[in-house]
Amino acid sequence: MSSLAIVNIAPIVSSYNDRIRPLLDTVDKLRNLNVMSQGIQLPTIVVVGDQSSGKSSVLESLAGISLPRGQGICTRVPLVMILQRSPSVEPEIWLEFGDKRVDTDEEHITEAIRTATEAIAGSGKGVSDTPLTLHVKKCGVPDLTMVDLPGITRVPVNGQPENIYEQISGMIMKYIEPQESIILNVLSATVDFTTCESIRMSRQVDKTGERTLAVVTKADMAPEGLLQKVTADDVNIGLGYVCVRNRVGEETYQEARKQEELLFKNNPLLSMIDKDIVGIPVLAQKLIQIQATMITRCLPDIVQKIKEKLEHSVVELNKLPLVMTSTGEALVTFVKINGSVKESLLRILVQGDFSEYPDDANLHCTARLADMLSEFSDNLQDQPQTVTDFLMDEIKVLEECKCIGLPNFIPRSAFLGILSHRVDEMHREPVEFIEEIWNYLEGVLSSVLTKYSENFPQIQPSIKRARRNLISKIKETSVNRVIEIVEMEKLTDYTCNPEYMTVYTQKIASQENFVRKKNQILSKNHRYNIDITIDRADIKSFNRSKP
Ligand SMILES: Nc1nc2c(ncn2[C@@H]2O[C@H](COP(=O)(O)OP(=O)(O)OP(=O)(O)O)[C@@H](O)[C@H]2O)c(=O)[nH]1
Repeated sequence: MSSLAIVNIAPIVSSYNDRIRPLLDTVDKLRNLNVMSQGIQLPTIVVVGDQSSGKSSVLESLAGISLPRGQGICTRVPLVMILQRSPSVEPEIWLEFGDKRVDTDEEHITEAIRTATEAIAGSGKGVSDTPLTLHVKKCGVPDLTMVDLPGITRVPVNGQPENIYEQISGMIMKYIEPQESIILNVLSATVDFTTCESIRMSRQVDKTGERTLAVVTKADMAPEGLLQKVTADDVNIGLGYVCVRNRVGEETYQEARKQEELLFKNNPLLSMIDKDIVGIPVLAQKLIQIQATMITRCLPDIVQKIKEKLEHSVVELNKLPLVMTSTGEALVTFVKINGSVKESLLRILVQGDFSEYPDDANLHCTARLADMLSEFSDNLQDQPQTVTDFLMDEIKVLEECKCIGLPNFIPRSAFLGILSHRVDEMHREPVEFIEEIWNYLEGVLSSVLTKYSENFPQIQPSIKRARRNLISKIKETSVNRVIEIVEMEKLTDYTCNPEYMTVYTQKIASQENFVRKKNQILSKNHRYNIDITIDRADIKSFNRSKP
């Protein structure tokens, strides 16, 4: 009985096929749309194995078609094989790569794959990660989608690049890394499994082996110890083993399946292996079940991810500008941008409403301007850094300004000297501060303008120019005004020093009281002790000067 016949009659398989086919079609459509490049991983059975381990032979056994086989590298590009059960007796087979479709038939399929591989990866022995898709619509094939990858080889052969191992292992990793991939690890019965490079790689991405299924080929070539190998499970294969015998030489598929059946029935060593883990029909059934489970598990997540991507794309699309066909439309759009920018600036610069830019602290303008002002004020109050000896400069000025005058009253020229020296020292600071404020405001204006005009690249250069001109004009006026104020300060003996202002206010407040008391003394012509908060020396000198 052929494998395909078994697939046909097994009720579980047909029911799976009926239910899983529409889902599989959906997944294949998504694969064709290349959603994987958008970061959406699809459940995929990935066939990996060391070179010549029998990967293509397993696939051709499953599909009942010929694939390029042989010693040395045959598979040089990822071959996405989409098997689809069809009621028609006439099989439909075609290849797709890039935007090309090549129809073929069972007889010419090997040649068609070779030609397509050469078109993708060149005629040498190099590899390419551009996939080639093979569709097989045929009566009796299991509904499966699998990816066959080039076999891992450590040593480059003639005509292969030196980094062939890195190229192939990179390609394999890309396919087996996603959690949605099922790793079909093809192992030859003739080798020690622990030395297989494909086992080493699949264990890197699937440590517990929960998504790895092993297919042991060439059971006919090395029956000794195979039972022990698959039962000992030294290499941690979570989904289990299936031992098979593929087509040898020019056998037909029917002959190959018959030989496989006889082999596992009659060979004294192989007949001891559990029937549930031998033969291509068992493998087909297992793969269909695993694929169904995987699709059921992954689909809700895939749908969710696609929805999110779609929503994001719709938002992006809505942001795109409408096509403007007249000057009127362009003008309306421009006025709209202007209005939005104005409102946004009003909110962040005047009203302190930052709801539009919650995460951009630089655009919380009222707060940032307050910070800048208080920092400026602190800097102004700071002692100039040039001062080394406390009050020494002031004493020097006083020495130089000695003249006939009221004792304990600082000569006016000394006061002006000290004051103007201090004003000279800091007169650049307000100017620098106002420049800093305008630089900040220019940055804010630029961010807001860019936000509202980002979809209109054609007007951005003009907006930028207008912004620069406007800011530099206002900045110039503003700086000139500050310079003017500072110059006025330098011309007069006015000061806002808070200490000076406090003492001055106290003295002026007590002046009236002093005058009143003095008048009382003069009118009564006798002495009183007066309690006023002016210097005792002042009163003495007043008494002495009294007629
Ligand atoms: N006797 C026997 N030979 C097999 C079996 N499976 C595969 N072979 C032979 O092993 C050789 C390599 O098989 P392929 O299927 O080309 O191996 P592959 O892993 O696809 O090769 P690359 O993709 O080139 O790495 C071929 O000559 C096959 O005929 C098997 O079960 N029994």
